[in-house]
Amino acid sequence: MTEGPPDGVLDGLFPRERAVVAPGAVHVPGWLPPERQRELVAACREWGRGPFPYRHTVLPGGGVMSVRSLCLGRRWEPYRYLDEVGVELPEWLAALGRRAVAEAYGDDGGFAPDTALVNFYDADARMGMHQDKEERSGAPVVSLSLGDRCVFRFGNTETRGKPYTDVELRSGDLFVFGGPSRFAYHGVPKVYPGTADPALGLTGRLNLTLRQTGL
Ligand SMILES: O=C(O)CCC(=O)C(=O)O
Ligand SMILES: [Fe+2]
Repeated sequence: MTEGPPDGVLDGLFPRERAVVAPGAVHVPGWLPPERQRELVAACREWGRGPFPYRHTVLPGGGVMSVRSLCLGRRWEPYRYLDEVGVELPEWLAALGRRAVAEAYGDDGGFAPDTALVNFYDADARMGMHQDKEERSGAPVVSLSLGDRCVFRFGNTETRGKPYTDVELRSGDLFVFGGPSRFAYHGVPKVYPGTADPALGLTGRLNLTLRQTGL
């Protein structure tokens, strides 16, 4: 780490650059305009009021995830997809996913997501290094972030450990991982509480991942 001014002092002075973090893994900072972010936050709230609220997932070993999640489209539980839809994945969200893939790769490749996982992180929530590997399709994963900033750790396809790259994801950022990076380990080791723009009206961090299950 190089020495620098305290966090936040240089915010907005330098544009954050689009980056290919690994082959097939593309970070597009600030992809969602503020108005679109507010609409997505409102939708995430609405889904949480429905019959399938945000819940801490209980893992098969008995552990409880610190993140609270809900599914749209085909339901997921650790570690499989059920042959069941709780809340429909709205067509506008699938369309946003296609535009996201086109933004990342220049072509949407016929991306047809049939499930989305929405994760809510409070100040203490984390997500350990894991692969998204219950899907039976090589289609990419589209990740959209809202609210607080976080460290998104993007690793390799072999191990949970190094080599990995830490990327700061902020509200409105798009991250797509597919191709040779589709089954890379990734996780969220840290959220920076209170870093969301107050105008967004969200305390904490939301992340949506759109996936094509191939099931
Ligand atoms: O919150 C994030 O940025 C990542 C979420 C994730 O990896 C997942 O839902 O599988
Ligand atoms: Fe994941």
